[in-house]
Amino acid sequence: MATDIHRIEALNAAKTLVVKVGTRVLTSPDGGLDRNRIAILAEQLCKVMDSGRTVVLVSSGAVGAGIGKLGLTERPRLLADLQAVAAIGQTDLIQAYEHAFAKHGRHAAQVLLTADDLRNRSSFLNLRNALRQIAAFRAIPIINENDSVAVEELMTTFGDNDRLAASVASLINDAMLVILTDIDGLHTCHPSDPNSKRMSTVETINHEVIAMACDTKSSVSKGGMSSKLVAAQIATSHGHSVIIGPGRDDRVLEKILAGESIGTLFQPEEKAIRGRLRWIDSAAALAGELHVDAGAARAVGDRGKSLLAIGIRRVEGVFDRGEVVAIVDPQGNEIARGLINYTSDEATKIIGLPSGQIADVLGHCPYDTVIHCDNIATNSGLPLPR
Ligand SMILES: Nc1ncnc2c1ncn2[C@@H]1O[C@H](COP(=O)(O)OP(=O)(O)O)[C@@H](O)[C@H]1O
Ligand SMILES: N[C@@H](CCC(=O)OP(=O)(O)O)C(=O)O
Repeated sequence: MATDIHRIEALNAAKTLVVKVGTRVLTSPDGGLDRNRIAILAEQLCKVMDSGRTVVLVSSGAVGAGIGKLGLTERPRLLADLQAVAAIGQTDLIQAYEHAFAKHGRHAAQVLLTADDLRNRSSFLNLRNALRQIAAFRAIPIINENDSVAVEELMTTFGDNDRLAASVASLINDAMLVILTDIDGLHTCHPSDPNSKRMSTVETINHEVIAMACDTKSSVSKGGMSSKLVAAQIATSHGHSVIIGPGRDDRVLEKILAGESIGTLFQPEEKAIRGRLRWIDSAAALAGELHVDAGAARAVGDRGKSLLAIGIRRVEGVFDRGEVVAIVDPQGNEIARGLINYTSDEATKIIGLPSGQIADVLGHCPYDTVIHCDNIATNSGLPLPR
């Protein structure tokens, strides 16, 4: 058994495993839930908990289970149909988990979330408390999108469970994100290409790595490899290690715990975003945009400085003080997000002004900075698709 020092280090740092499992793992090719797979997965997750770690499971499969239960031949296209199918399938999904965990003396705890629940800072924190308490009761939170209300998630490419799992990981310090799918990891090109090879470790998610994902539309799952890379990008920028691994390997989590070279390990970024900035970076609702000049973009993006009014060229959106806005460079790239000290009206009036002149225009100057550097999450890697 070949073990890998990076993996051992990553595991030693991980007190919680956030495990995401995709539709392709949980459903059988002829449609419907693969209950045997769920039983094996539950046993594996219990082994992780027996190792002293906390587990949070993000499970897809509601739509897949509903398709099987209703005997449909493909994923419905109409939104209301999808919502109904997800609601019908989710009951089977959670029953299957409850049944499987009960054999190990544990309970499944159903947590259905929308992106809005994570955008709102107080519900984000409530969720963290609920997850802690579920663990204290020795139960396993099983998170899925609340598909019957989360219109956006069912419709869009990136509002999917891979990304949801990364946002959930950002609630937790010392977490590792494990994304289980139907393939043994990230390949250098589409796995059907005979020249493709599994990547064992990815140090940095750059353009070359992003280009390895070649997704085709699927009738059951939604994210594809691209969305797994986006999730990995979010989680590694928040200081978490990520493994994309084979969900149909019966011992996958045991092998990961043993530090075996299974799947693809993505190493955490050295200059990771921590604490509240993680929420600002990937979960918070975006209220507007500040377009800045090249000097301000360099100061904020490269040197970690505060944003001053003098570097702002244009304000977009209507926002209040304390909301989250994007900082956009002259090429139109979002370079950072931050909590703004001024309303959109005030920010528009002070565009291009030195801080010393703000009081002349607004009648007062509550802050020298438009966004203080402590409240800025810079996009250290590639711009994320939002
Ligand atoms: N470079 C790549 N390496 C591995 N898999 C890839 C790559 N590009 C595309 N894929 C596809 O991504 C799929 C896994 O994503 P997805 O269908 O969303 O699964 P899940 O239901 O587990 O979320 C694989 O089955 C594979 O066909
Ligand atoms: N909420 C949906 C999940 C859709 C989704 O993200 O699927 P996948 O790409 O298989 O992880 C469901 O339960 O079917």
